[in-house]
Formats: sequence, structure tokens, C-alpha cells
Amino acid sequence: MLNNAVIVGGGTAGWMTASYLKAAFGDRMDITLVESGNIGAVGVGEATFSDIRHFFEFLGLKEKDWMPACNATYKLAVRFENWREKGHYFYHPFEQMRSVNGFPLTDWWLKQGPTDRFDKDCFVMASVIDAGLSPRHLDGTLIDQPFDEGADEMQGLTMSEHQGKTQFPYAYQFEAALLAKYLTTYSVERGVKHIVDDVREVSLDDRGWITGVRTGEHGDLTGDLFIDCTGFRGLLLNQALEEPFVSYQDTLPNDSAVALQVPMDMERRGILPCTTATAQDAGWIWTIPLTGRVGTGYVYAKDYLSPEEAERTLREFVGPSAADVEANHIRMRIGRSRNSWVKNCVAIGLSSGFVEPLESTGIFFIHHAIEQLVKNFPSADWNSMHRDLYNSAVSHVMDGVREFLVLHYVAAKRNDTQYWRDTKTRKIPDSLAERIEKWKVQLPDSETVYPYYHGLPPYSYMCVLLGMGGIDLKPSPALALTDGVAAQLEFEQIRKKTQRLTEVLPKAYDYFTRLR
Ligand SMILES: Cc1cc2nc3c(=O)[nH]c(=O)nc-3n(C[C@H](O)[C@H](O)[C@H](O)COP(=O)(O)OP(=O)(O)OC[C@H]3O[C@@H](n4cnc5c(N)ncnc54)[C@H](O)[C@@H]3O)c2cc1C
Ligand SMILES: N[C@H](Cc1c[nH]c2cc(Cl)ccc12)C(=O)O
Repeated sequence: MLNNAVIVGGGTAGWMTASYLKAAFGDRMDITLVESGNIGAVGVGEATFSDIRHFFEFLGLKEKDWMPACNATYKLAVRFENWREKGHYFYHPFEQMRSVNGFPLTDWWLKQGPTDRFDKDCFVMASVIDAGLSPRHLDGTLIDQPFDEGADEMQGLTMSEHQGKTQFPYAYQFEAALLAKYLTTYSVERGVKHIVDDVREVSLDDRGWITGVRTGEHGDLTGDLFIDCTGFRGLLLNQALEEPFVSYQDTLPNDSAVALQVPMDMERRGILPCTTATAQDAGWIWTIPLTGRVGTGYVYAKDYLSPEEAERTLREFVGPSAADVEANHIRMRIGRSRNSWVKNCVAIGLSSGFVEPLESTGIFFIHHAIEQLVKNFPSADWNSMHRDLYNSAVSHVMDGVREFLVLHYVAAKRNDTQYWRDTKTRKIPDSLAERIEKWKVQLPDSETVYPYYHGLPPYSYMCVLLGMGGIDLKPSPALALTDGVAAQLEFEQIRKKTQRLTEVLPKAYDYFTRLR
């Protein structure tokens, strides 16, 4: 029986993997994590999907256990600013799409929307975010009761099993380094062996399987399963086992980033409970509010902008509070390893694959990979079907998200710089081009989006298409033959619910100070 895993790398991927496997297998699995004291973690990665709550539930952790230790806040949506034109914004929220007479409310909005804001007309959350509010009351109760802890019939499910059943109303934003630190304590307390040392060599047998990793001062670490969490360098999978990397760069040109961690008086600033992606001349800037600071960074394509110009633009965008903050420049490897599990080596995190963080998918990829590793855990005889099922699921998730991100650029109306004009002429995946032709006459549904599980429901595609404004969309012809009374009533119900919530919910900042 396989019962000895060696994890190389102590970033978010390494410690999420160690903590989850220890929670899954307890003392029946020996887990060693070795991380370099000289090579830093990437140091960014702060916003998540709402599915991440399944990760914390699996570890037996409540929000009050880990959120204060990680300066965490709630994320109710991604807010896209200046993607259509300067001054315009819209939300991609964590809120199920309503339907009327068998058609999504967005279809009715195309026919007879009450205002020019599809997100405020079709979702409650847009106005809750605009008002800077918390999705929980000060007593901790959540705005939509079905999700009360324990009452959620989705307890115990993995996120891919949960897909499409119900939509939890928020995700989290947290300090990546503090989460890794919290999970280190969680893991070591439960028996994970933690070594701080550099892996200098990877030993292979004559079949090319890993027999051990040689460290600087702690000798050889041996095991059955070796998990590569070494980040973009892919030390075990891409270097030692020479597994090729499949680049997405031909369709997603952003390959660089510069990040700042800006201390701020969040009481004075207030917390907008979302991640903001503000389009720039050659990419976009993320703004992630935490309880004690703001995480921000410019994601850009080096073919259009130098690191120096990117940093200058970012500092100008942030203003004087960025003056004494050191910038973190990052080169991003965009794409995925051809297979993330080869022989007895599984890569999780940046070593497996990555796309720019436009929809906060990096940690989602990690969480999905870990769940799939447990689901397809290798048998003692290393039956290759477990590996093949794993590689298929992981590749589909990344390829699906890649298509979803390319859609953002194809659909963005903005064309005021060469960077944005090139987003309309650049090659896109053939499958996406075919889907877009369908969406021009019929909004996305489960039949027309990427067909394999990739974490995003059809309504996410609707938000991007309706918000970005660059693709002409038409309502379903049938709506012209039906009366719109029920839809108008639905719009009115949303407006009334929004009105009521914005009167009673606390400010996001006030809620988090209650948690601390
Ligand atoms: C600019 C940017 C913004 C991002 N924003 C988000 C976001 O908002 N949301 C999100 O979900 N994801 C985001 N991500 C992705 C997220 O940062 C990563 O998925 C996450 O940090 C996991 O990184 P990692 O653990 O795979 O690699 P790293 O953090 O790079 O960790 C690698 C580890 O390997 C160790 N290591 C390397 N070589 C050796 C060696 N020879 N011996 C021993 N140890 C070694 C290092 O010490 C380190 O501990 C972002 C990524 C980037 C680049
Ligand atoms: N699996 C879903 C994916 C999802 C639904 N709505 C959003 C909004 C944003 Cl900003 C990111 C992901 C999703 C989930 O995690 O809720």
C-alpha cells in the first residue's frame, strides 16, 4: 500500500496538499514536506472561488478558526472596470441565475431590461457590493438561510460533485503567506514532517521513476509518491522527469506581473467586498482588500510594456500609499504541463499549470487537483487508469478556464491601444470561436459552454458577454411571442430584496472587526 508521500515546496500548493492529505489519511499516510529556506514562494495569490469552503470544511475548520489569522475578507464577485470603456464597470458575482418561463433572466434583460446594468437588474449582490456591505449580518447569519453552516446539504461534497447544485454567495480573500503559515501549523500538529532545506538532486531508477530527493543537509528523502509543489520551476515534473509544458501564450499574451502589498487604514478606506480587475493600456490591475492592507498588481504582456513602465503605472494607480512599498516583479509561465501526473510524480500548483489570475483560478486549480488526487489515489500496483483519469480531469479544468479567460479579451469592447486592438485579431481556440457563434443567438447554457468540469457555470459566461459589451447579443426569438409580465415581476422582486438588504446588512469592514 502506498503510504509515504514526499512534497517538495512550501507555498500555498505545498501546504494545501499536505494539510488535505493528512486530513484525508491521518496516520495511515507518512507525509514529509521539504521547502527551501532560500527560494521564496511566489508571494501572491489572495482571491479564491467560493468552492474553497469545501477545502476548509474538509479540514474541519470554521471561518473563525482561520480568517482572522490570514487577514481574510469576503469576496462577493470580480468587478471589471474599464473593460468596455473607461468609467464602465460590471460584476461577475457568486449568485445563481434566475429563470422565468424557462429562459434565464438575462435573456429577458436583453429583451426588456429595466436599466442599463444587467448585473444590478439580474443579481442582488451587485448592489450589496456597491454599498460595501457584508453578506452576513453582525450575528453571523447569512443573507440566504439555506447556506447556514450544517444546513448546507452540500456538506461533505467535493467541489466538482457540488457544481451546479447551489451557488454559495461568497469566496475569500486572504494573505497567501499567512494561509501557508496557518496550514503549516495545522499540518505539523497532525504529524506532517517539515524540513527546511534545498532539494539539490532528484534520484531516478532505471524506469525513470523517482526514488528519492537529495537535500543539502538532511540527506535523501525517500517515499512512494512525490508531489511537485516547486512553483513555476517544476523541479521534479518538468526538470527531472522532463515532462513538456504546453504554453497558452499564443492566446493569452499576459506573461508578467508586478505586485505591491500596500498597508492601508481599511477603516477609513472601507472594504469593497470584491476583487477588482481594472483594465489598463497593456493588461489589467487587480485590487484585493484585506483587513489590514490592499493587495494589488499589474498583470501585463511584456511585448507591450516594460517592467519599469508597469511598476510606474501601478504606483501611479495606487497613489502615495505605495511610496515606500517594495515591488515584486514576477514572470508568469502560462499554460499547463502536458500531464501533471507522470510515473510516481504529481505536480500541484504552478508546477502543474497556471493562467493569469483574472478570475482567481490558481488556488481553485490546487484545490481541484488535491481532490482529484484523493479520488484517483494510486493503487499499490500503480494501475495506470488512476493516473489517466487524474490527468484528464486536471487538463480539462485548465483548458476550460483558459477558454473562459480568452473570452474576456475577445468580448471586451475596449480598443483604444494596440494591446486591446490585438485582442480582437489574435488566434483563439477553435472550440471557443464555435461557441461564440452560438452565443450570438442564444446565451450560454450547459450545452454550449466548455463541456467538461472546469469550475465555471454558464451564468459566469453570461456575465462576461453582457458586461464586456464587445459581442452583439440578441434575446431568444421566442420572447417576442411571450408576455414579459413574469419577468418584470422578477426584476421588481430583485429590486425590493436589494432595497431591503442594503438597509439591514452591516458594512463589510464592521463585520470583519467583529470577527477579530
Ligand atoms: C501575479 C500572480 C497573481 C496571482 N493571484 C492569484 C489569485 O488572486 N488567486 C489565486 O487563486 N491564485 C493566484 N495566483 C496563483 C497563486 O499564487 C499560486 O497558485 C499559489 O501561490 C501556489 O503557488 P505554488 O505553491 O505552486 O508555488 P510557489 O508559491 O512558487 O512555491 C514554490 C515552493 O517551492 C519551494 N522550492 C522551489 N525549489 C525548491 C527546491 N529546489 N528545494 C526545496 N524547495 C523548493 C519554494 O521554496 C516554495 O516554497 C497568482 C499568481 C501570480 C503569479
Ligand atoms: N464554482 C463556482 C464558480 C463561480 C461562480 N461564480 C463565480 C464568480 C467568480 Cl468571481 C469566480 C468563480 C465563480 C464557485 O466557486 O462559486
